[in-house]
Amino acid sequence: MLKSKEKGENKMRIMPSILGANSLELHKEIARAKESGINGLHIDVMDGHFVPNLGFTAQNVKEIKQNFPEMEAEVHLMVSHPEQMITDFIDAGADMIEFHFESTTNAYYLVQQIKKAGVKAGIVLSPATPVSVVMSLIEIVDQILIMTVNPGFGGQAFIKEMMSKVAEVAQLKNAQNTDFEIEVDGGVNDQTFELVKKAGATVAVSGSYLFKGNNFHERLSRLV
Ligand SMILES: O=C(CO)[C@H](O)[C@H](O)COP(=O)(O)O
Ligand SMILES: [Fe+2]
Repeated sequence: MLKSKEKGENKMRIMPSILGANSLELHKEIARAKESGINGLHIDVMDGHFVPNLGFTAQNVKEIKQNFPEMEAEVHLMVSHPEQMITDFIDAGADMIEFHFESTTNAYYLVQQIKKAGVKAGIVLSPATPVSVVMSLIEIVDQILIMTVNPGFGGQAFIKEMMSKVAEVAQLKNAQNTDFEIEVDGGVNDQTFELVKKAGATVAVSGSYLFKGNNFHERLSRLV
């Protein structure tokens, strides 16, 4: 993709992770985010194998899109063999599907398959994975997600050492004259957000920080 954005302005997009929301009141929680001007949700999918936890399902994504069609649904697949699952999430109405580089043997093909369906594709790097693995993908991905926690659970501490990876991706993006979003996920709050922004991220996922307080709007406004 050719670079379209003008340089300079670094207004970041916030994607609330509904893993941090009260699951018994998901509709209310999403409405709370929407009232604060949020237009996209981060939806974590886990299989108990790639990570030792379970998350949301394609049925959940479908129901979220039925109730909030204007909300962009960003699906973060933390599963082994993501290629076996993408059709379910495409059919459910996902707008973006991101999968872990570590979870598949053919990341390039998988990005192609997602994009062929008219859905945006993102590649995710766990903390131990170096940025160099995305070199062959940067021309075709819509987003690169640098995990700032070990995948699997919300509410973990931000790994600040990941900021050098974010900066490396931002440098690559400039040098290659390509356009993709640079996202971080895990431990983003009012203490860590500035680091993320300074490193060059364009999108930040935030779960427990935004949802665990009783004033979503006030917490959001401390970020952007
Ligand atoms: O992918 C994830 C965990 O693997 C979540 O999206 C992430 O942890 C967000 O939650 P929090 O902001 O509470 O860290
Ligand atoms: Fe996530």
